[in-house]
Amino acid sequence: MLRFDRAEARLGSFVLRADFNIAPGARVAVIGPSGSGKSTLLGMVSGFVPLSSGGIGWRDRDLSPLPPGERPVSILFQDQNLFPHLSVAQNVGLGLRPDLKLSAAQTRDVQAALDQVGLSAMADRRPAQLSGGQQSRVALARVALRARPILLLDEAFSALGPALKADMLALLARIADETGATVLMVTHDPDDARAFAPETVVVIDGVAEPPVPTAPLLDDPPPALAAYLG
Ligand SMILES: Nc1ncnc2c1ncn2[C@@H]1O[C@H](COP(=O)(O)OP(=O)(O)OP(=O)(O)O)[C@@H](O)[C@H]1O
Repeated sequence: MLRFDRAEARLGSFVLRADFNIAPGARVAVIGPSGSGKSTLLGMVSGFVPLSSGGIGWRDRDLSPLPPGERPVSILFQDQNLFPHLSVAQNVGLGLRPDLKLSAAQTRDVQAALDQVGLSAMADRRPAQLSGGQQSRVALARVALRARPILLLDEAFSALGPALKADMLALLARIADETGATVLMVTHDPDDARAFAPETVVVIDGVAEPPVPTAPLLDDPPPALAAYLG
């Protein structure tokens, strides 16, 4: 269980509150107007946004005192966090060891992860020699290899065209299935939420609401969400 226990974060004059649980292995979309606090919610979980009060827990652990690097979390941003001077294989290998001193078995695991996303033939390329979709696959391979229990995506695929985005969401679903990850995905596209996430957290007016089933929410949104969805 991922627990937001009266969690509150303050950024200048902005305050975000969250008080709900997310089941292990759940796939949850996070939607809401620009500036409503979606990234802040993910930041509470990753540890990049400190809590001003309340707590965040995962299983029987209190995450609040842990620095970001010690939390059971992987994050994917829109820029895919790839290092331009490293090869595709090295970028994936970073998921296992930041110093890239990989054992033979770990090197095989990197190859297997690249295979899983259909990029084994491009292992020696630099990220700049890949298309946007291929770069997303590299980032997903790294996430698959890290196999952290909580996966956070902050508009990770929003720059991709619809067909490519659908491919990435399917690949993400497969990886989440295989690793059993609990996924929180910030998106501005309600179709992403429908395609990937059975539940959705709405963030509006400084409050992250408890997750509700996605399809009924989007079929009949409350007025504030309807105004945003247009
Ligand atoms: N470091 C900061 N200091 C002060 N205010 C901040 C800081 N970072 C973000 N904010 C404010 O906090 C609010 C929430 O920001 P956040 O990035 O979480 O929104 P968001 O819903 O992810 O927006 P978007 O959809 O535009 O990415 C915004 O009003 C923003 O201006």
